[in-house]
Amino acid sequence: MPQTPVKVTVTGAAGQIGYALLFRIASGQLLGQGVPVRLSLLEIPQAVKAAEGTAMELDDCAFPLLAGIDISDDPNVAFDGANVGLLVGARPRTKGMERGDLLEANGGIFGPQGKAINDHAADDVRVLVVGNPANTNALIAQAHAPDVPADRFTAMTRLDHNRALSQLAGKLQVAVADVKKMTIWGNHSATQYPDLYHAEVGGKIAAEQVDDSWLRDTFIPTVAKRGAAIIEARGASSAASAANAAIDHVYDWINGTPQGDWTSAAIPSDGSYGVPEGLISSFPVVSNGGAWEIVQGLDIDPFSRERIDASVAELAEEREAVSRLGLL
Ligand SMILES: NC(=O)c1ccc[n+]([C@@H]2O[C@H](COP(=O)([O-])OP(=O)(O)OC[C@H]3O[C@@H](n4cnc5c(N)ncnc54)[C@H](O)[C@@H]3O)[C@@H](O)[C@H]2O)c1
Ligand SMILES: O=C(O)C[C@H](O)C(=O)O
Repeated sequence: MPQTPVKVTVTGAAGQIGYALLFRIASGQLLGQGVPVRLSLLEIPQAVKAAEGTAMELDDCAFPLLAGIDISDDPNVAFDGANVGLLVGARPRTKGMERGDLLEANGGIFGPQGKAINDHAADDVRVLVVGNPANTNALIAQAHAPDVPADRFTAMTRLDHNRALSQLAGKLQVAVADVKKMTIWGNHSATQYPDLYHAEVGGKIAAEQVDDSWLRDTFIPTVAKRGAAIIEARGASSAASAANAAIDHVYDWINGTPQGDWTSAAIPSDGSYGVPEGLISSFPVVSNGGAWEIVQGLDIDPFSRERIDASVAELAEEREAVSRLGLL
């Protein structure tokens, strides 16, 4: 192997997303072909044995790019020297649990993981939070890592973005690759706003190619509630598509987005588009040289403004709630 392996730490490695993700990372799809990778799997003690089983399977694939696998139940060990952190493991909401309980339980996970990243990760560490509530979990982790540049903490809305591409392509009977400039704004939740007023198909604005009623009453709710629909149909939340989106997010972050297009990612707001500074909110973004940049200068029509504001208000409420709990 020509170069030093890139260390990728995956939390919740024995879970369903972990199982769909690890093999793709090891095969080179996260970082690019030719880039050797060392995997670090973080799990809770009860799930370490299952992670060991997954590691045995990874070995059995004999991936040429896989330089090694470490397994730990200690975030300080798992994030030591990490160049990429995929924070997938989270506490799911269980019966009788209030929203505050969920935020608090996740604060107990993402606070210590943020601190471990701060104290032990490599200088170039890039973090993607997948575990829900992803935007606010990313904020908690970031708050515990004051020595890491704030923009290295991101949350995943790429799955929502991909869902939006697919729904629109299906409606217009075009290839997914023909849809450009899709945007998800706001929170990875049912308040998110998938925006067709800037998306283009065949060089023309997508909103002008569909009925208003389809856009408002079918497209937006289908994309925003897709996670719940998958849970209803599968009896478990999306896993392979979530892993795929995590791969897309990190690959584009490191390798850059294609010319003439953009993607969606939840990144710390710099105040653009009226989103309060510091909230980790989804924007139209491009990546250049390993850093996300918000696409600037888009006109926001009144309908979109209202939708963006509603989702951003939810993010602000979540930030207040975790702040009151002392998690920031
Ligand atoms: N952002 C998105 O688009 C998106 C999409 C799908 C799922 N999700 C979220 O991703 C998360 C994981 O989903 P899943 O289906 O893999 O769940 P899962 O329950 O199958 O796996 C989660 C794993 O995390 C582990 N875990 C729990 N606490 C941990 C800790 N402190 N440290 C390390 N590991 C820990 C568990 O032991 C488990 O193996 C959930 O929160 C889910 O809601 C997000
Ligand atoms: O796990 C969930 O609640 C749903 C998930 O975030 C998804 O969008 O598929």
